[in-house]
Amino acid sequence: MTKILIPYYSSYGHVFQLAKAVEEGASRVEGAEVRLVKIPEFKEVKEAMSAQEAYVEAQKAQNSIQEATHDDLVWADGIIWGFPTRYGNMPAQAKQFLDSAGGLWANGSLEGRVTSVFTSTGSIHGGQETTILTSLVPLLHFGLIYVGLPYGENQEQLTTDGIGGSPYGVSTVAGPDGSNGLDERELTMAKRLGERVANVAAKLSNE
Ligand SMILES: Cc1cc2nc3c(=O)[nH]c(=O)nc-3n(C[C@H](O)[C@H](O)[C@H](O)COP(=O)(O)O)c2cc1C
Repeated sequence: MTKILIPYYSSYGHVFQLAKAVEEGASRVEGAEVRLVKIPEFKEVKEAMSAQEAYVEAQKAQNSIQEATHDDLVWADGIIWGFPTRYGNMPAQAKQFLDSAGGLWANGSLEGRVTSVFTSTGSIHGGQETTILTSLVPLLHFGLIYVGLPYGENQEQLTTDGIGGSPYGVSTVAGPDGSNGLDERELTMAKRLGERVANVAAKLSNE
């Protein structure tokens, strides 16, 4: 059994859509057990956004998803994170989740596990690559091994269209007002990423 965890945070649902596609891809791998979990929201944000319809609706759609715990991280052979960009970095909710996992860092509990990141931005140059690359910094401190999204099997990246996807990972452009839907090519790459991480995790965990 190869255990794949997909912890994500999503205010308006774009990263959630990508997370479900990653889950579908990882589930294709024989013997994979896949767990999709949401990184806990801050109480202050929940309160501040309670009148914003787009946020409230997107949260409702995620009601059935369990909240991520540090025990989930220990359970997993592979961890595929979903982080919408905040000023070109991961959201504070995700950073808080990692910062409070210092015990796992100290014990080396996650060392040698496989990881990857998918993301979403408001605008095309808003920080997809920076969000993924800056996320690598804390993830490497935990001893995680990063798996990217190679061109060979992801030819959709070779385009000048305004879609996400790079050698660093899967992404989407939500639009400045969040109204963009996901492009089929982004979802295809998200499925491939899930499958790739599950395959690498299966090999590294010798199962
Ligand atoms: C505080 C804050 C900072 C943001 N910073 C950026 C940014 O640097 N670049 C960008 O393109 N979008 C930025 N955005 C837009 C979000 O990345 C966008 O809403 C998100 O990718 C949509 O994903 P979701 O639907 O999963 O929440 C920011 C949004 C917020 C609330």
